Amino acid sequence: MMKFKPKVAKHIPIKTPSMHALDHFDFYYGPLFGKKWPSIRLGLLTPKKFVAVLNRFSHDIDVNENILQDLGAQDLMQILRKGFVYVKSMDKGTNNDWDLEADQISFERNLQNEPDETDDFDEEKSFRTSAGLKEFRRPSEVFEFGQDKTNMSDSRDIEITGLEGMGIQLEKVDDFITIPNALKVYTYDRTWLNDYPTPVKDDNGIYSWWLLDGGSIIPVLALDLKETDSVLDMCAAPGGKSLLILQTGCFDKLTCNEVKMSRLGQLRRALANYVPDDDPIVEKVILKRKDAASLEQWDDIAVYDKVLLDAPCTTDKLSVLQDDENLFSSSMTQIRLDLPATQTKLLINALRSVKVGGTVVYSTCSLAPNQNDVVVDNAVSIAESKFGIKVVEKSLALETKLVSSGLYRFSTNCHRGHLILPFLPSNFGPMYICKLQRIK
Ligand SMILES: C[S@@+](CC[C@H](N)C(=O)[O-])C[C@H]1O[C@@H](n2cnc3c(N)ncnc32)[C@H](O)[C@@H]1O
Repeated sequence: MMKFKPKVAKHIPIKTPSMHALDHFDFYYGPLFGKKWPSIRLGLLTPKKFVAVLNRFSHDIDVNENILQDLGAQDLMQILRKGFVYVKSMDKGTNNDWDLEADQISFERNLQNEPDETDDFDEEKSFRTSAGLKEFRRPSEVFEFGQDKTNMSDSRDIEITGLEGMGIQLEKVDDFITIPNALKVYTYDRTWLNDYPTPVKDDNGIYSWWLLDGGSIIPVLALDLKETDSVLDMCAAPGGKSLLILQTGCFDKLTCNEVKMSRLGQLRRALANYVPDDDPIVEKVILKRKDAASLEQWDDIAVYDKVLLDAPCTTDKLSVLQDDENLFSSSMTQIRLDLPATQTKLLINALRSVKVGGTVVYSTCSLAPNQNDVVVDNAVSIAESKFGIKVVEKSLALETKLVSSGLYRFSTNCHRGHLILPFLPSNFGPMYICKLQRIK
């Protein structure tokens, strides 16, 4: 009788960064979200649901809108507005006085293939993505959006232990989001998984629409933009949220900051693709290149009415779906571990940048409390102890106001801010949003 040697694998299979990410999330998020985790996990592992933002700078906006409507897409702003008119009139005793507003994008998937420009800040990999645009035009020689100020620095200027915010008392004040009339966003119904057509250009070379995660519009809506606002988009590239702010037209000046030269190039290209360079709105935009995490070097102090901090984070969905530039790769472990400290410094600087009475919206696309609530608590605590800044949290009550659309689901675990959870019927997020108002 022949004897066969049993076959035994000689090597333990190598785990990819995305597998490590999933293990990590199972370990930490499993107990955190309990019974909801399997559904959130499935959402993370499944391609996200996109919405299409109509570009109002295209000459063909009406035709473009008809195309989306003919495909069966619904006006998301109208859907959200309905819920909010009701709630707002209940809360405030007024109604229908809607201001303009905005949303966010990430252009990553497309822009990853763009050739890099000189980049002397290479440790900043990672970061949020989403996608949708199929093509990007090279920036034109003559295209210029305001100044491009450069001021790089070593940001290791304060030690963050991560425990600063323990036991912090932060007052919560009721607030609401407003839906800008100028903003046109289309979505398919819950459970519809249809694709959107590739964006088309008008005779000026300006694109018709772009796609973004439905969770990404909320941080910009939370800004409650006014026409007189001086706005800072602190971590602006690849430019999704800046572009949404531009779509609302609801600001006096928009400063877009980004530390990485290559990402700043992506931002320029995004603006060039979506806004004609002879449009007067271009004069109101300033591009800037500064390390916003440097507490020593950051010098935009108390100058803005609104600050949007869409912070670099573990981008949980991408981390489980993509191995390139994955923060769970061993070469990026230190960057990943340093993220909460970096986010805390960014948020402290955001609070320093805003005028008393102004607001900061902090957002990430991570489910991790140590990149969300904990960062807020630590930053608020340090801002007060080191810079004498006092803030209140503006509670947007999104959990009660957005869920009625059937398109959003929220976590009940956050003690601060709001966390949009992915789930299969409407796979937006994750997206964490916390709004703070400076009162001193
Ligand atoms: C999540 S992405 C922002 C996405 C963008 N808001 C959008 O909607 O398209 C974070 C960005 O922050 C930038 N960043 C990271 N650290 C920074 C710093 N210290 N100062 C300024 N920008 C920084 C990253 O290069 C990255 O482009």
